[in-house]
Amino acid sequence: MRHSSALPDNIPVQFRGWHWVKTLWPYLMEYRGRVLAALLCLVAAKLASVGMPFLLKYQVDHLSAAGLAGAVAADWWLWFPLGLLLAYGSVRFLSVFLGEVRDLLFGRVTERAMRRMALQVFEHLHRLSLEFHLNRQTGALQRDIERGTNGIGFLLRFMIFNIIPTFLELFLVIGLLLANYPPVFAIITTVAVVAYIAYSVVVTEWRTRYVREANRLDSTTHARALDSLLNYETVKYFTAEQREAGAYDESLAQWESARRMNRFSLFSLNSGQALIISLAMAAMLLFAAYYVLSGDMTLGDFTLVNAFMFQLFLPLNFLGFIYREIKASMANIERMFELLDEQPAVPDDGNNTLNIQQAEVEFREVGFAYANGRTVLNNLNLTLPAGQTLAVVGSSGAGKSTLTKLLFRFYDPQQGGIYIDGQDIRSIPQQQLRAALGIVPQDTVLFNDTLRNNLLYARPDATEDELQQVVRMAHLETLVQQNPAGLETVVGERGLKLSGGEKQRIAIARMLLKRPAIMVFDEATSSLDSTTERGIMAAIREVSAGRTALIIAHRLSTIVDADCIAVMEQGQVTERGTHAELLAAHGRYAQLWQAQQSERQVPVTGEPKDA
Ligand SMILES: Nc1ncnc2c1ncn2[C@@H]1O[C@H](COP(=O)(O)OP(=O)(O)OP(=O)(O)O)[C@@H](O)[C@H]1O
Repeated sequence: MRHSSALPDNIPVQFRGWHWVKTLWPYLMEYRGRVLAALLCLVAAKLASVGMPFLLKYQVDHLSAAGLAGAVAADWWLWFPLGLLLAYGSVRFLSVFLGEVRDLLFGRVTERAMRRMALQVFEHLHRLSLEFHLNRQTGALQRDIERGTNGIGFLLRFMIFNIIPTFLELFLVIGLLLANYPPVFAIITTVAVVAYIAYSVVVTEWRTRYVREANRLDSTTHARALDSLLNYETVKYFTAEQREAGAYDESLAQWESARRMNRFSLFSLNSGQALIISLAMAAMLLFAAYYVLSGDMTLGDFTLVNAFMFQLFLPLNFLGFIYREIKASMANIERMFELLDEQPAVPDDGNNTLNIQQAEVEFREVGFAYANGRTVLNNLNLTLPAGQTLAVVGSSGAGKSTLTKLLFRFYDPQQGGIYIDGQDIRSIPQQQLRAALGIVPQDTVLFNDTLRNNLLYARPDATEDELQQVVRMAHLETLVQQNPAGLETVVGERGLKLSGGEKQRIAIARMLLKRPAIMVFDEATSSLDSTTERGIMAAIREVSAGRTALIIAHRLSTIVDADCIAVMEQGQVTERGTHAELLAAHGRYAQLWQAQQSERQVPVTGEPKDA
């Protein structure tokens, strides 16, 4: 099944400016020494680069003067420009070198920020409720996070080391031009810069929507591919390779066309920027040539103006790129912030300590509906007596598994409450609550890791003896012995290299290793053959003896000797008692029992025995 993304497709265009400044600031402060040193390098590099055109001017002036004077080698006129040349070379090297040192120093700051951000998102995702994860599209989510964290790195690096310094340099150069030359040069530069920035901003705003659209399609395409590959087997069962490829290609085609628009908008941006720069440079040189010819400026001045232009417009050109990238980064980060703004549907604000004495669980007048609004539990009252085994049976969809989801607080009921030894579970931190509970779920999903690590996931510090003991109790020895790698066997993605029954037994073993105060078995043996089932049920009985356990089962034969059995129908408990009591009552349970008993008598041919 394909889920729709939990994130809205149309994120508001305006960026919540202070949000990210506030987010990024602590990262800068953490390494304030490095940031300061990097900034010093930056200022020194900028001073050196602004000094370069002056050295060039003096060289040209002296060389041309020497040429005019016909100076000879012995003349100091030659030594002076040579010194200047050396100084020019050194300053140039210094300017580049300091830039590199700056990057070296600052790299650590960006990487740390990216690491922190990625971790923050990861932890946040784990805090979000089950409903969010049921709705998410893993591939798209991954892409959003990846782009968002890279965006943070980019923003930090370029905001501080490109945008701010480029403006610094601009003011410095315009000031120097104004102080040393006719005002026309400063005017042309200012007009060109303003036109350039205005053009870049307007066009970038226009094209941001294409960037965003391309990103969105990139994410959905990725999600679609991932979903299809994860459902590899289903695709084969329905020979749907062509259909899947077609759907994927459809996404790719949309992405391709969004990219085309993206490229065209980039072309418009770059060409316009180049035009503005070229016009300004031509105008500057025209005036410089005029002043040289009229004798108001030297050839050195001509070179200086030219060098300034190159020096200014190069970073300005880069500024255009950076502005674009910053806009794109902001769009990416924005999406990640949307994710961080997402609030867990189930608040974790209880701070009472869970104090388990008896481990009695009570569902009191519980009313619950999932997000779609359909009532699943309706004024349900159910008690799991301390130290006893309660089995819950009932038809499919009656709301049995929902009970366990509420107990684990994946959802909160809209009415009533759940109490452990009289304590409302909402008043207890979720971590504490879940530490006291153990479950063998309906579908066991394993990590793509070894058997050992999947088992130890329940309690990483368990001893080898404890591990071997639960392997035995869950009847896993044969599986371990049959595999040459034993407990080191890797189980494949989501445990797909194991059979359903093997996965269930691993789930049972790791729950046993956890040793929770309250145990839940949600159709824990549904995938087992009847011999293994009997063995496992015996093990479950053994470990749950004297402990509070909730067993949800379809096959009634597995729970006949539970301390108590509750029958659920349409979100309510309709009957309750021991197996014998319920049979004697001739109610729904007795009906179900009868039905299952006669099914068992149907031989393999499908014909009833007595037919
Ligand atoms: N996340 C969800 N969002 C919306 N509806 C849900 C969700 N999870 C379960 N349901 C619906 O709630 C109802 C009760 O589901 P639940 O899994 O509790 O039933 P069950 O009694 O355990 O059934 P089964 O015996 O088949 O496992 C079902 O109709 C199911 O479709």
